[in-house]
Amino acid sequence: MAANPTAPTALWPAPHARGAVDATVHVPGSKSVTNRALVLAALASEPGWLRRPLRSRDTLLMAGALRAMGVGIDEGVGPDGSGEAWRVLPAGLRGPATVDVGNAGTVMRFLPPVATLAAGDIRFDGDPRSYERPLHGVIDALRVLGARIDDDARGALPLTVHGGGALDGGPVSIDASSSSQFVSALLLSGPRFNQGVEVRHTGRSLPSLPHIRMTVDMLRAVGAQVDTPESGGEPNVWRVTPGALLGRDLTVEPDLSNAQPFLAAALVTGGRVLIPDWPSRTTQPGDRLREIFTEMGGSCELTEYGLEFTGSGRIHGIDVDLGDVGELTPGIAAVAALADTPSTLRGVSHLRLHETDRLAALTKEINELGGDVTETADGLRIRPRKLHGGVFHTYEDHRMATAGAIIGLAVAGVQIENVATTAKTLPDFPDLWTGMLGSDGA
Ligand SMILES: O=C(O)C1=C[C@@H](OP(=O)(O)O)[C@@H](O)[C@H](O)C1
Ligand SMILES: C=C(OP(=O)(O)O)C(=O)O
Repeated sequence: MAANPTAPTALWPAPHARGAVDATVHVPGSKSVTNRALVLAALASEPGWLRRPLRSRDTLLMAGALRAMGVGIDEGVGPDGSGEAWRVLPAGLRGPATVDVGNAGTVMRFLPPVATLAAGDIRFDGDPRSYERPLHGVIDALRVLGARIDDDARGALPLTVHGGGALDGGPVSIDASSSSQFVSALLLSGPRFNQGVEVRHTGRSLPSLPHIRMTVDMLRAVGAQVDTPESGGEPNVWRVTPGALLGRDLTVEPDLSNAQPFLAAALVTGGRVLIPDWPSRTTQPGDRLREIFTEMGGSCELTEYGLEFTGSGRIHGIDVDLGDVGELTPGIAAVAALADTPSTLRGVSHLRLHETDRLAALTKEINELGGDVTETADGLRIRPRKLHGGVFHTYEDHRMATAGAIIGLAVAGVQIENVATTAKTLPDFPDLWTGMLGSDGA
């Protein structure tokens, strides 16, 4: 019987590039934008459209959860007749319902605040790893704001939100040093709380600030009033005024963090990759790749067609704080392992609580291919060494799988375990990857 390539134990022979890549890659929509847009459209007072939404495990879980709470999300074409779209029809949120969060940080953190607005019980459960990911910031804050939640006193999943149809809201202090998504979660539902919400971050550091800016921008785009540290407010305090949200017609940008492996392919093979529709202005952290991968040896040009990224044939190490853009770490570590000088990646201790412990996983897997990576208190030190083939384990982490594929371009005989895990945010990854390489392997 033929091996099933989607079985978690299946090994995918990562294509080895035989030359410089030269490709145009259409990257699907942003996970972070799609899941915020779904939540905001569900909370709006009128229907809205979401064009070119990402359809991946994380976003289908979000759509499924909102549907379970009574929201209409229909397949359709956009108002101008072009492109794929979701029509979102807000409705009175209700339970009882069960939400499967999978291992999606956005679903497990953004939806408990939404559930407090539902009339009825909403039960949250997910993959085993979701039980270990931090959620206490959201649970504790919601209780302070008036919610009733049963979580077996663990401060984690599984849990039940006893939705009362409304929430008082008001001021709350949280420590969001383990995830920026705590702040985003409270802000997204904030306009629908009776008193709005004022979130004060009291922890020592706050990761992924661009993702909080994305939340604020998207809230403002649907008519919410948000005061932020950047708009003259207090440091580490965000305030959302209560009010109705507009239904909008939004086109989702390509996922720039998922563009990373393709840009890395240009860097690693000394080739050229064009990513169409790269936005000229965005809050996505992946936009930082223009600067980071340029420092690592490439060059890029942002034109009306998109981002054209060209490798020089040389890859340099980098010393960089990735605290703002933590989700880029696996891909940068993979490129750094192939560089001509050492790298230090800093500011990402919170990655230990992502899809897997990414610092431990990257260290182990790159070292098992002959690499020299050490974990530091807040990141990785990577000294390039000649690598050899072998199995690259992925720990159900989509970004581990794409990191392994990057290494496989330069190192013959790399096999990725469970490449299907990329479906969390990038369902067609193996086809996009082989399509980029073309029939002659580059
Ligand atoms: O809000 C978001 O969409 C995200 C925020 C970040 O989470 P953390 O702040 O937990 O790292 C990021 O890593 C994640 O991939 C997506
Ligand atoms: C950390 C990530 O995802 P999540 O939204 O599940 O936190 C990620 O996509 O890199």
